[in-house]
Amino acid sequence: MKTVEKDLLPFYHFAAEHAAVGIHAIDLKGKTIFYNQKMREIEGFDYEELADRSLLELFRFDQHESTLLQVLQSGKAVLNVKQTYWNRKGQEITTINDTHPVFDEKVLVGAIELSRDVTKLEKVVYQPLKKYEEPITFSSITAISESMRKVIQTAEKAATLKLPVLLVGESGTGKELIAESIHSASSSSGQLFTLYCHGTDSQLIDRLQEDLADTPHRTVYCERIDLLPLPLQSHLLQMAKELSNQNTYFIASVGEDPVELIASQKLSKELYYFFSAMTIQLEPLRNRKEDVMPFVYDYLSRHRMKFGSVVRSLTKEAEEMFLKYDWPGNLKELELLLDEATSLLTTEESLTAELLPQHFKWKTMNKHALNPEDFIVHSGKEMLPLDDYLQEAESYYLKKAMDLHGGNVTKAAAALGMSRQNLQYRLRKIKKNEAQT
Ligand SMILES: Nc1ncnc2c1ncn2[C@@H]1O[C@H](COP(=O)(O)OP(=O)(O)OP(=O)(O)O)[C@@H](O)[C@H]1O
Repeated sequence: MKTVEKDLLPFYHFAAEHAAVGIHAIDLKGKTIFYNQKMREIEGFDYEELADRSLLELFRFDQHESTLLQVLQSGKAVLNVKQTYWNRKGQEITTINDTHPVFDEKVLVGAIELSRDVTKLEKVVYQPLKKYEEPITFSSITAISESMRKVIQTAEKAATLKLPVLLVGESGTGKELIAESIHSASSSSGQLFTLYCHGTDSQLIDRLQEDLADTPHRTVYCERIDLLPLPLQSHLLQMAKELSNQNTYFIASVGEDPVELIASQKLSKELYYFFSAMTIQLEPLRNRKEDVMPFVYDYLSRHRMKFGSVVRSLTKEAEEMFLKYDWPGNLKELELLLDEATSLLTTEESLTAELLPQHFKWKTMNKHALNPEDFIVHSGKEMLPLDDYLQEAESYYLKKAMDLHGGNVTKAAAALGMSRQNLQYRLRKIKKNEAQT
């Protein structure tokens, strides 16, 4: 390498590590060779885990893997692919990805993926089928499970008493829907304003106050106050205190347990006290699977009304997949999946497993497969005995090597630097161990 270029290396490295886009690069064998800070943020890794970065990178195979490998094989770029998914912290993420082959003097040396995080923008643009023209009321909400029925009862009480409400629940559990229903039940004439607290814009609260000025009766729903920087939380509290005596009804939401949020200094205690006159906890969908199928049938009936389709049911196999899956993105993820699956329907009366998107089939098939993060060791996580850990790691790595080489033992063995017989022996051992557990 020329000296000038070599001198620039630390700068290139710094720029890539601190870039505002997520960067993930793999070499010709499909092994991760670069995975920057923004990508870790997008995928929801904590800083304490970064100490194990080399380990993480060794095992880094995720939803970007398939596009990277596809590009590695074709040598052609795949541009502008939009993906919405729920990262390991359960945060909803939407990215737009460009994946390029990388050449060194015309020789392919790997592939690189650049991910732009457009989650905030998506929040503003997203208009699911649920939000069709009519106003949302408690009857729009699927609530078959015991816990959701309790939520509705408490929310109805809050609407009657017009007490400030704090909605607590993971992303996509229906907090906004409940807030809209409380608003509909509490006032027939007022207007609902939503303050999306996803930004750091210091003018956010002042602008809301200006918007409110011309509306005499109003409800303000402050979505995810835990995402607001602390100084803006004090500003919001000040405004809420002033306006709550002037025909303004306040509702707020947080994404996690408020007590933990206060302890980790993400939520101001005073703001919490203001909203917590009534706290309503929404369970994640994985803890109330009774709501899955009623939601699906409600969705299908809306689909028939809106698009004139004839879809009425799910096949047994598709239903089993829906009930088996944990839905980290809750009802929003389910709704997005149904948007995707039903967009392919023409004259089908039944949604079959074949019509479900490939990424979903893959996730339900690999429900018990290990993830890269399962290999990270950190405080608060129970440690495995060394032998068990190494066994898990070996099994994970060998299976990945086989996947990467399309199940070809000879090629996988060559990539792993071992003999074909040795790999076969180890794979047989893994199978036997799995059969015994
Ligand atoms: N119980 C439910 N019945 C019907 N639809 C629901 C229910 N819960 C959620 N949904 C649908 O799921 C989507 C996400 O819900 P919503 O926006 O209310 O979630 P949220 O908890 O506010 O999420 P976030 O914290 O990400 O803002 C909405 O489009 C809504 O239509």
